[in-house]
Amino acid sequence: MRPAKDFFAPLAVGAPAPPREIPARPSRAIHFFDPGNEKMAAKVPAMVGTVDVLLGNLEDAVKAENKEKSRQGLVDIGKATDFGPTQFWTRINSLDSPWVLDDLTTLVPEIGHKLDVIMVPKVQGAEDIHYVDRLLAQLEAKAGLDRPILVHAILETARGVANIEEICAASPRMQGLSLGPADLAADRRMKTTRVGGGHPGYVVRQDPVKDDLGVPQYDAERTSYQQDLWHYTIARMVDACAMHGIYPYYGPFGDIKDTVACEDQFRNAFLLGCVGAWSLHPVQITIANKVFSPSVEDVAHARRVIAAMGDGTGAVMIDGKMEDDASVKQCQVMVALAEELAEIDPELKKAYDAIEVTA
Ligand SMILES: CC(=O)SCCNC(=O)CCNC(=O)[C@H](O)C(C)(C)COP(=O)(O)OP(=O)(O)OC[C@H]1O[C@@H](n2cnc3c(N)ncnc32)[C@H](O)[C@@H]1OP(=O)(O)O
Ligand SMILES: CC(=O)C(=O)O
Ligand SMILES: [Mg+2]
Repeated sequence: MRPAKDFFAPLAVGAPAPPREIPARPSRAIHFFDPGNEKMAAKVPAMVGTVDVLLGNLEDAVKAENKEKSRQGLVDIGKATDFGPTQFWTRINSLDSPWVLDDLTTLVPEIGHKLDVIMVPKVQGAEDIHYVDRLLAQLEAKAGLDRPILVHAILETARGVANIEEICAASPRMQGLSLGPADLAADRRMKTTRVGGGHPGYVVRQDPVKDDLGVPQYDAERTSYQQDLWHYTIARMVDACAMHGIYPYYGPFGDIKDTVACEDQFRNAFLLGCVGAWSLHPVQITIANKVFSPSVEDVAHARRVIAAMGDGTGAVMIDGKMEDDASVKQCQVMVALAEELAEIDPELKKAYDAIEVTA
């Protein structure tokens, strides 16, 4: 563990200073594409401005024989594209793979000045972040970069989840965490074969009704409620990220056709504190942009509470509900997010600007 006085020192002579604070840049959808897939890659320039993050994926979902093609495709796209307001991220191969060293030593000199965040898969503990941190500093110094590239860890092993706090605290470059439900399910020996989302077998069932004599009727019809397999992990991520001033994300939702359940899963994550989710297919960008933007009703209510609370202390009654110092803070979170998003999303800005704050 580095002592506090050295925590923000560059890890290589000539490397840019690591950030003191991770900016809250909108990242409702982290859109994955394979830079070696010509059809997908061709769509990327037109997606700039329509999605908050474009991520060139080099890891799983890219065939072993295409790893070099995808890496070169990413370099080409990085060089040729003006990303404007859209962030440009990549997911490198895992640290134990034969490809990751070439990923880093190619990408940083070639397109390091364009890359905002490098996503590191299968992070097990602080030692993985320390390795990437030092190597990035050396490569940034060599390439003469003046801005540090941030690091995002995917939680997809039981050990990674157990070490979540030390991963978040491992480097000032840490930007956030994503849930990796497929690898995590395998590593934990969970018995779901889905990529994220719920499972019809994971339920809580209503108690049996009783007959007039008080005897439970086990065979009578009962309602069952499907539960969220990922609640525990997401909640841990949210707390760890909030504590360290970084950002939690829901990962992928593999059932592309089930846009309804995808929206539900993303909304659960939004309500719990996540700032975004992954999009694997263009249809999921629309879902994430909608879900991770506060609704006009919520923003209207939040502004009303803030206006009524004056200096933010005391208690008031609004529509029959008590509001006080704590609930006004919840409202400030909502309004701050709305303001960040309005800066990059003209449609949202129009909708939020049209809100009239009533007493
Ligand atoms: C567990 C994990 O690690 S998750 C992260 C790794 N996985 C990924 O990154 C997967 C990324 N997504 C994909 O590979 C694809 O979307 C698939 C395989 C899921 C589906 O692909 P397709 O069967 O081609 O989908 P579909 O036919 O609906 O595509 C429609 C169009 O959108 C394009 N498209 C599909 N996905 C994407 C994408 N992620 N980005 C850009 N364009 C895309 C297709 O190329 C196709 O283009 P066309 O109309 O010119 O032919
Ligand atoms: C997101 C990811 O990599 C996984 O679910 O395994
Ligand atoms: Mg994975």
